[in-house]
Amino acid sequence: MHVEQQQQKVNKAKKVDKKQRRCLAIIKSDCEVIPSEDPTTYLAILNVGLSNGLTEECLLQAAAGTGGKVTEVVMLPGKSYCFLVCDTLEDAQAIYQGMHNVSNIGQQGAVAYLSYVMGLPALARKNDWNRPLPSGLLVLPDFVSEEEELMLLRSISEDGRASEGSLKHRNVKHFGFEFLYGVNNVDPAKPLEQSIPSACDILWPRLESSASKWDWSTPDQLTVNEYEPGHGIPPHVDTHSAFLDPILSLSLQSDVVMDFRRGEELVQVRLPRRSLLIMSGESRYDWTHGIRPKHIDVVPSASGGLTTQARGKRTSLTFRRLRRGPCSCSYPTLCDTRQTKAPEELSLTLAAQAVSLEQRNVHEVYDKIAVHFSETRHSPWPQVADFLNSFHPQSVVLDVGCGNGKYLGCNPQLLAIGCDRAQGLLAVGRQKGQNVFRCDCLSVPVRSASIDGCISIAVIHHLATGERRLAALREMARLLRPGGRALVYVWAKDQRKNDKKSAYLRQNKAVNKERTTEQEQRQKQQQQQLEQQVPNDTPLPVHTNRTEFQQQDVLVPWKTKDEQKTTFLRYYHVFEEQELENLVSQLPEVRIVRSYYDQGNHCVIFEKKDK
Ligand SMILES: O=C(O)CCC(=O)C(=O)O
Ligand SMILES: [Fe+2]
Repeated sequence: MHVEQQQQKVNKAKKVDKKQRRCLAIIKSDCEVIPSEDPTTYLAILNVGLSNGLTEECLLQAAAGTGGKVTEVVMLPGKSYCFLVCDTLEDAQAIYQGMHNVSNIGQQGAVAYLSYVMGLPALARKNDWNRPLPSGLLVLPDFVSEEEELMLLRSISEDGRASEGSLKHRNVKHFGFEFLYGVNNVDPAKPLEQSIPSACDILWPRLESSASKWDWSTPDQLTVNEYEPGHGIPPHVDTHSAFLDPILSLSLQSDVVMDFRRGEELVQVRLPRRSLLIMSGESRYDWTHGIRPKHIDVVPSASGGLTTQARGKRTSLTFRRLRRGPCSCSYPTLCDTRQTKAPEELSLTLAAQAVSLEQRNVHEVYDKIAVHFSETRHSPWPQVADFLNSFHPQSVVLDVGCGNGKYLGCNPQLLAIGCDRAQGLLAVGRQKGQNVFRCDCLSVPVRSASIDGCISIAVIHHLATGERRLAALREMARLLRPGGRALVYVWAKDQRKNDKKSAYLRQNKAVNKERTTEQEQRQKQQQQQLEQQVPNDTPLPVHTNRTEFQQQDVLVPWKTKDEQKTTFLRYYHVFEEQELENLVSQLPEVRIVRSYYDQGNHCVIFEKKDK
């Protein structure tokens, strides 16, 4: 018995060592930090950090419990580890002994592992929060009291005009005039019955003093946005010609971080609950503003470092005054009136952004996950197989975006060739002796009108603009001989049809009875952790796998099966009903033969017309 217990203890210690080593490996791959066997005054706290919702307060509390004193806390955005600095070795040792494999300060009681390190990593010194605010931007804290907050919320809940359609699942209401999101403008000739509630009148006298700088007049338009945690608003500028300067936004119910961007510049601004944001001048005209769709914000901590802050439901009241004429600002870049950029130039910028998004969140991901991904892609979909079987023997059929080539052997009577961008996936097909080559689906090195058939299964939903998706279809049409047919599959936003869930949704274990709230909690945390990994310049939401899509442009997680269990984020544009048909019908050289819905995909078969 005694020996058994001893053995158990040894096994446990080995396990802890292994976990510690694995965490250290993650840190080392991120930054130059050297672990030390001997005590130092620098401690790495492994397994918990900003990415899993650790707050500075919680960390300091745990450290204080050990009797060791902390002089500096260093947390890094998006990381699952952090650092403590102590004055003396004794302090560091007390914290090590008291916290290593003891403290469960992570979310859901994740245990912290500690390691002495030789110093702080260089990137710990970078603090993005020291940047100056865009010129003309003002945040007035405590602009309304808690009682006034309640009173304002009540006054707006009663009336107002709800925005038509789903606005990225954020609730939006208008008073005075409706802001039409389709055209990004208001119709001054169509005032709403409901003007701004009189409860808001308490705000204006308070502005008088600070407002003397502007040619200020009382707002006549109010937009109310309701955000649940995880919701956001894409970067945008409030249409210059629609509204005067300044624009006001009152934050109620929850703090949030708003991103201001101009070109490559990014300034994050904290909007505390009950504060008023004033955007004027440069900040109103020359910077975009937006809120990233996340559950947790990383914000400056009391000690000057960083900490996390969970979002609650937030309601914002954006007050504006209609301009009723062209804009005369001196900031042409984002000005709809004095747009100096030619439309082609604008679409070039968009295309360049699309290319880098696809590079990072499609190509690089597929190259990394190729082997595992390929293992999950073996059985051909029956309707795709039927399409391939509908060709005469010896027909030449090209699979554009063939992946591991699972369709190439489907009908052995065909001359089937495949192409893809991902080297790793092509290698799998090549090993099976398939005819595959590497190329981009927008530029396929095959003679025009030379092939009988074409398939593109789950490919063009990875292209990041409508123009690029259309270009991919046009390229397929070019390859087809007159009378040749193509089949295209794209992922549908709607994952159920006639009340039937797609296979993708059916794999959701949440509907299984045995799923515990603990598991749900874990899933939620993983989601929040992933949100922290999304780079600053990609304001896209992270989709929760096996659930309905909330919006069309999303990052979909892919978890590898190896020991590290890395999660990659793949970019998808999921298609609305008829969207694929609408694209295809823009190609005069083809006609749609059939369109259908198959297991969560929108599908179209088109045929090249005879000349
Ligand atoms: O939620 C906010 O504070 C900003 C809303 C906003 O930018 C808008 O509606 O144009
Ligand atoms: Fe706005």
